Amino acid sequence: MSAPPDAVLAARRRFFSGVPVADDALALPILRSWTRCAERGLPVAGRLRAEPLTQSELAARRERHEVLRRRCRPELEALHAAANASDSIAILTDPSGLVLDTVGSADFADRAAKVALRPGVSWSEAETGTNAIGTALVERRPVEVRGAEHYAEAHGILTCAAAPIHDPFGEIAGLLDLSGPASVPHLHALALVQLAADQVEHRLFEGAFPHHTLVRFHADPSYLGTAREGILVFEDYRLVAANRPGLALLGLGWDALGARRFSDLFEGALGRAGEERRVRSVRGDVMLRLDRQALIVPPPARPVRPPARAEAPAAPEGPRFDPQTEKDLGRAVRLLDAGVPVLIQGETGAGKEVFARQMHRRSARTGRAFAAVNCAAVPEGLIESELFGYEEGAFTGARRSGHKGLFREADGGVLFLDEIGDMPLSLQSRLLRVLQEREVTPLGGGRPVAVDFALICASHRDLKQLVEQGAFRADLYFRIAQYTVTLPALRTLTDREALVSRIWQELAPAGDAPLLSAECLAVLAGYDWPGNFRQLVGTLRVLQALAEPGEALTVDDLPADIRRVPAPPCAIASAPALSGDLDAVTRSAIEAALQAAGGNISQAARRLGIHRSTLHRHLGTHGKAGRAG
Ligand SMILES: Nc1ncnc2c1ncn2[C@@H]1O[C@H](COP(=O)(O)OP(=O)(O)OP(=O)(O)O)[C@@H](O)[C@H]1O
Repeated sequence: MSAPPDAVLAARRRFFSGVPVADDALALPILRSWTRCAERGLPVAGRLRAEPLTQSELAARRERHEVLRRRCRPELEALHAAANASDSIAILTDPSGLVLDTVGSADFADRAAKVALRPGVSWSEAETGTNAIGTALVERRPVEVRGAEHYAEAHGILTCAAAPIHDPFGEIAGLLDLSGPASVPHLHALALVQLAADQVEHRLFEGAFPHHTLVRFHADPSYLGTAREGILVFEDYRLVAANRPGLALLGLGWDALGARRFSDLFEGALGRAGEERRVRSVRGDVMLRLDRQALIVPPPARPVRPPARAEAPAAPEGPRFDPQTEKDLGRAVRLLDAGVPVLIQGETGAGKEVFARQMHRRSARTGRAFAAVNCAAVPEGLIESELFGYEEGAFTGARRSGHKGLFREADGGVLFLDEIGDMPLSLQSRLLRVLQEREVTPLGGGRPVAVDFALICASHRDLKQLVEQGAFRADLYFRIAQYTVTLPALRTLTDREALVSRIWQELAPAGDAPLLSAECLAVLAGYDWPGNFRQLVGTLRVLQALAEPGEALTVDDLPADIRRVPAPPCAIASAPALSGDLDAVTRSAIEAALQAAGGNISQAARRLGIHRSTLHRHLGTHGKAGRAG
């Protein structure tokens, strides 16, 4: 609630003369904001505004947030009518508070421009002092700032109400604001922008999670299908995205993403897609509708473990990367946002698709489609129709209604072409044309359709080498490989023990991971994992499923090929260079294995992947003694 104008003026006088202001003299977000501005030393009188962007900078910024702008268009139009009626303007800003678009009363727009409330100017609190846009972004919630509540005197002519727009992962994607003259009462401005932000947030889920399970729910069934319904998105039963009503209805915060599972929130199984039914949630009964079911791991038919782990083991909680890959990811996202195609190279199972999905999630195109095709998995004759789509009855066997094709499905979002090295040469030239012209002509005729997507390609094959061999078009290579990220093989990562332990914990429900003996962990970390993350995660899942309650897993529980690891990393690391004396290498490896096994001959032999008697023989040769075990 805002304080009456006189009370604000009195609070202002006290604040700026250094006298403490009582908490109830002013709305708390305003008082907090004034304090932040004063601490930053912002001037109260005179010019307090950010330098506007140039026209071309503004055009680039608008392009970067084109998806958001498109998603907000209907709400801006609706606010336009409200703004016209109250001599105001409706504003869309980017997540930093930079004004992207304004609509509404031309008369007020002229006056607002005098205080630089116009496209291309930042209204962040740090630059412009207390104002609805900047303060709502700092407070991460809707805020109204009237007249003298603005920090800068010059902004006292304004009354503004702003509501941030949260993306499905809890990040702020932008902000809507209604601003008008302070002299006119704007009774419902805050409610209007809040409603508009709710609508945009609801729309951000449209087509955004084609490979996930989407649950819609509300205690009152009449809210299903509206912006007030709760939406939760699950990946392998783990909650990965949500809208604010969904979290609020269950008493959760954004930190629930990645941490909660379906079974933590609702009783019973998921049910069938399209079905509406009453279920018990952690906050009472709700009507639940499963929109789409896309589980990667089907639940087992009967519990194979005690009830707490009856569901299928989850995929690791949100992918984490080694520091270098994390840096590469940040750079790749910035380039993708700038319209530069990114190529991901790496061995099979190194996490190329996981990396690509994370790029999409962190990019400005989050909330829009992520259309993926594996060029190696789709039969050669079908890739073309998969990508380009076709008109009704284009060829025998074509769906009657036609097929949109992935290029068009990716419109506004990201197109991920996995194993692009396997794309037939004939199609490579058609792909190149689409990338150059940004339009697609469906098979069987039809008019070209403009498409807008960001491109990520991946391959485990060395594309540069394929170009040299003539198996991949050089011009396409240079087009798609403007920035290349090479993901490291698992065996090259340092601190693999920590990595294995982390994934081990993440695969089990909270705090319920079976015990893994130190020796077992060392062998797992020392193995060279030719199948990289995919093989590691698969192996750990199997081990967890087979673990006996209360018993620690030992090396004997490991699959034979992994158990036969020649030597743990410490032994290899401490061994002399291989170019050195072979006897010295052997001696060093044996010493390291014995040390790691606490002198136990059997264990040391197992670490070295040799039989006990062989180790005894070597010990005889190299004159070392160990403890029999
Ligand atoms: N950073 C990571 N942390 C934990 N697990 C990961 C990570 N990256 C990948 N994985 C796991 O490995 C599996 C394989 O990953 P992904 O499909 O992305 O590999 P890829 O390189 O695209 O493989 P391919 O070359 O065979 O297509 C994933 O399902 C996931 O379980």
